[in-house]
Amino acid sequence: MTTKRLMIIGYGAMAREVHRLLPTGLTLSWVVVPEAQVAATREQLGAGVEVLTSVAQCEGRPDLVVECAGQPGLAEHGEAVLARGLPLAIVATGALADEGLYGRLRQAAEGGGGRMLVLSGAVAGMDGLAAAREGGLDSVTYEACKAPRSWKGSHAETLVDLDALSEATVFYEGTAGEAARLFPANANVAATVALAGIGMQATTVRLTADPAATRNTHRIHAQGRFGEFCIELNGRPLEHNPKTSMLAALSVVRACRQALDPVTV
Ligand SMILES: NC(=O)C1=CN([C@@H]2O[C@H](COP(=O)(O)OP(=O)(O)OC[C@H]3O[C@@H](n4cnc5c(N)ncnc54)[C@H](OP(=O)(O)O)[C@@H]3O)[C@@H](O)[C@H]2O)C=CC1
Ligand SMILES: O=C([O-])CC(=O)C(=O)O
Repeated sequence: MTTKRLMIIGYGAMAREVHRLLPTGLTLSWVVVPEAQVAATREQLGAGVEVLTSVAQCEGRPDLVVECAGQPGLAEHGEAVLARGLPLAIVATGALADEGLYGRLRQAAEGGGGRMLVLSGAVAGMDGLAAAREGGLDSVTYEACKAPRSWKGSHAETLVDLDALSEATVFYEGTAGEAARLFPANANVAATVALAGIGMQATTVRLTADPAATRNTHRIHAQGRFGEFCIELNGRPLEHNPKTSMLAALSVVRACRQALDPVTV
């Protein structure tokens, strides 16, 4: 079997987990990181992986590019990947709440022949939701609940005293578009649900911090001509970043496997 070559944009908690679990047949050949991380990442990855700060520096042709760099990383590098005609799997889906960026990425893909794959990330059921949309959806609600430590360093800190909570507290209600923008490391799923369903403005989002929570809980409730569905997913957080669910990293690994396998499930 010929080995295919992967580029990862960003090399944080999720990317490391993806690297650890890469399927046989796909080799990590390039990573794109901020300038300040180049030396440490080179030391960590050794000579087999080229550490770059831009997609333009890559002289080869990756078979797949995955973005694990957060919303600023997708905004910085997405167009270059798509304009080069490469497949780009993304998890920082909340960046697509910015209509201007969304339009530029679409244009780059159309012009260059690339393809952007919006991964299901930390949730499940996006296939069913997107299928349900074809028949017409009346309402979609997304609720996320995480431990206070998972909301640390986010906009939540300006809305609620995370250290003082003694019970589950809803600290934010709004639209998916606003949630994705206000919580760029925590509410990408809101945008994913919106993209699969009824859009950034019509999707209602509720965010909760619960001192008793040990998992990242995601609940999606959708109603439409197809009927109704309710999904609850209790994801284990990544050891090195409690904001991020392990399933999000696993959805990237799945995309890597799909790039190798002639049968897509
Ligand atoms: N769709 C989904 O279900 C989910 C999506 N996510 C998204 O995935 C992202 C990554 O998660 P995780 O790995 O846990 O987060 P981390 O913060 O651990 O890693 C992100 C890494 O990307 C780096 N980075 C930032 N900007 C750029 C850039 N312009 N180019 C290259 N690298 C960059 C960061 O550097 P620095 O630290 O210097 O900023 C950091 O090293 C989250 O920020 C979130 O947006 C996360 C969970 C679920
Ligand atoms: O990983 C999660 O549980 C969800 C998350 O951070 C996001 O939606 O950005």
